[in-house]
Amino acid sequence: MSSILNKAAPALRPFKLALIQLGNVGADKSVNLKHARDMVLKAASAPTTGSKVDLIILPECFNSPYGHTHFPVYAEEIGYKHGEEYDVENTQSESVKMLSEVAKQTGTWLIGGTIPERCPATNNVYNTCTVYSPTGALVASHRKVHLFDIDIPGKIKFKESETLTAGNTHNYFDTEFARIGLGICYDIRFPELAMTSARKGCHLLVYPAAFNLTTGPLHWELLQRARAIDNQVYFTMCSVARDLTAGYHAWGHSMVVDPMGKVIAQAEEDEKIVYVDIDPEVFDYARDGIPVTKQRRFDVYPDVSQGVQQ
Ligand SMILES: NC(=O)CC(=O)C(=O)O
Repeated sequence: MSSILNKAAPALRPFKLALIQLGNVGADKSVNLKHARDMVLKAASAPTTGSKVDLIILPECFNSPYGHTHFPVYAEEIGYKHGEEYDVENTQSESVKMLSEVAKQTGTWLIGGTIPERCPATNNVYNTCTVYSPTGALVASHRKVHLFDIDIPGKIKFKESETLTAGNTHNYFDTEFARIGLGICYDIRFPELAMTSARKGCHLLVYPAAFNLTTGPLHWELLQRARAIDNQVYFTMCSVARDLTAGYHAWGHSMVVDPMGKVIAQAEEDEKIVYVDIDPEVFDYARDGIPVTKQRRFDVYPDVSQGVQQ
């Protein structure tokens, strides 16, 4: 596979995406993988409206429980380097193998949520999103850049950096219908990452995610609508379903927001597949009507997307 970096973005075309708000993510990785695979097959075979699904999205941490003690235990070696040929048939990673096979079987693009990834050279563990083409090729990955380290007294304390290392690259990939930028959950709180994706021509930003019952009600929708409006792009976060028996209580509410900031689809808290048709006319309508993309003042403030590491 040749590198997509510095290529012109493809034109945005109409396409259908499916978000899988996956439920029953428990301690048994093989059960989690089987369930995720079954749901990808279901998402591909049962769209609620007419056309075929083009892109399927899984949530953050779909093969393991979410928590810093779990990441090293569930971590797998992937070894993919952005833009380089990757031998998916001989991968060590059972999750990558499953995701590649099911993308090929369904003939859809697949954003494989996130899995804990171990780098064999350093032993570092990352929270990593991998992306597959309809032929099953692993074409892109993103390591969570901003680790979720928060402490809201009496509410929630979480420290990914206890066991995870932060990624240090910005990532996007091209399909035949759109350029798609990647981020993971807490990355949404740092507008520069989304802004960089938009400046590099992305039409849709996809962040597998898992907010919680403290931050979710206040910030989940607001942040997605903000990033969508800031950048006049489609924005989506795909979460696991809520499980009050788990150590981490996810907010759920997997959502898609259009470039005008309108929520066009949303799950509640239970397991669900959400189908959405992406309409290029809304993208153009936002950018033509409110032409901020042509009115920036880089003589007054810098363009943060310049010189970004990919
Ligand atoms: N889980 C996260 O990475 C982020 C989150 O829950 C929040 O920002 O809130």
